[in-house]
Amino acid sequence: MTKNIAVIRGDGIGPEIVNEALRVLDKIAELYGHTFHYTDVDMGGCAIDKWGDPLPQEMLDKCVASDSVLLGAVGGDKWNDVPGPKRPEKGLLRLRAGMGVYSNNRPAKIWPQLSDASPLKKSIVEKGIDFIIVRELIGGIYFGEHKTDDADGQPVATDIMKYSEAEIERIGRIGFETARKRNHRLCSVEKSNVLDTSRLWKKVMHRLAEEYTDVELTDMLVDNCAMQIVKNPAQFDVIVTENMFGDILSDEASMITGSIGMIPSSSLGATSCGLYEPIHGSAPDIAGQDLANPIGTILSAAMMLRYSFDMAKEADAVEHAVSKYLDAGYRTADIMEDGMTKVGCKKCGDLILEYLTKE
Ligand SMILES: NC(=O)C1=CN([C@@H]2O[C@H](COP(=O)(O)OP(=O)(O)OC[C@H]3O[C@@H](n4cnc5c(N)ncnc54)[C@H](O)[C@@H]3O)[C@@H](O)[C@H]2O)C=CC1
Ligand SMILES: CC(C)CC(=O)C(=O)O
Ligand SMILES: [Mg+2]
Repeated sequence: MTKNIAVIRGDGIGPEIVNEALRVLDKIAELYGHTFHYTDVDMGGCAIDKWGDPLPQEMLDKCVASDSVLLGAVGGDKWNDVPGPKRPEKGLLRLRAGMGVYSNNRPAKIWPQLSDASPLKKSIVEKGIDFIIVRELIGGIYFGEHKTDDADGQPVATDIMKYSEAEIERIGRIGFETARKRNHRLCSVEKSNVLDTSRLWKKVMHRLAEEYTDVELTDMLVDNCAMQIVKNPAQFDVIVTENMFGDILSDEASMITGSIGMIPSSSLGATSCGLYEPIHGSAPDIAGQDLANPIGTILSAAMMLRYSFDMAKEADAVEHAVSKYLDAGYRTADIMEDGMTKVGCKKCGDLILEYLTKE
């Protein structure tokens, strides 16, 4: 098969981790007889520096025209004082909206090899951590009006959180469908004791539950959910939630599996053209030092193979290579433990390539 992949390296550790994921894709192409064409796309701080815009229209066009997009991460201190609409992160938001990828799938699954890397007590980890956060990605407060006015001599800032019934329904359906393919348990997370958007969210989820009678729907307030993820993560199968809550909860959920550097994500909309990115940011504190864990990005490439290219065997091969690498005791700094062998980003990529075989 021939596929065109738009590649966004971005800022900070982005170029380092994307480089390792591309090497893995190249080896998959070689082993399975595929051709992957890569088109470089500038987005984020590097695009601001080069084009004065975090995502010029022609860059977005390249992504929309591709078969899928692989992204590292964007942002960094250098662009912190850039006005809101021109920030690196705004480029990412425009990309997600421009691609129409409303459904962001963020797994929180602990690899058995990393059970001691979790900051949770053994007794909690032993019960299992294997759930998915289905996050609405192109609505809510990240996409509402943002402004800072001058009111009686002092700045007053406003960010609007807005959701239509249709936006909630389409992500709600993904939540139910995802639960249907797993253990039939869906937890809808909101803040309906305070927010109108959450009350509408809850109403829509319960209307959908009448159609998905094989799925058990529960409701949870987001503050309680943040606590329950640490107290008893085994209770969760699929969580469905709005954009900002999903952003925050998925960082928390990643950490109980050992490191945010391990977690991939897929973002899909109405077509098979998806956006694949690790859930973390550009990690400026470790950028350029060969310290980053590239596994979240490598596993994002595996998700691309599985969900956008219908290449399940190839995706399995990548995941098995990661597993063999962990079995052999190699660890980047973020998941380093006594008795393991410490490696950098590039060496991690080298070793995963060595373990990657046709299955
Ligand atoms: N999708 C994206 O492009 C995202 C971009 N950002 C941006 O990234 C920049 C940094 O944000 P932070 O809040 O520091 O979040 P971050 O996720 O970049 O980093 C948080 C912590 O996790 C560590 N970390 C992250 N990824 C890692 C990896 N692969 N291997 C090892 N350690 C890793 C970092 O070193 C840091 O200590 C900001 O400009 C932010 O806006 C943040 C989140 C998502
Ligand atoms: C716009 C992004 C920086 C939001 C984010 O943190 C994420 O999607 O994980
Ligand atoms: Mg985030």
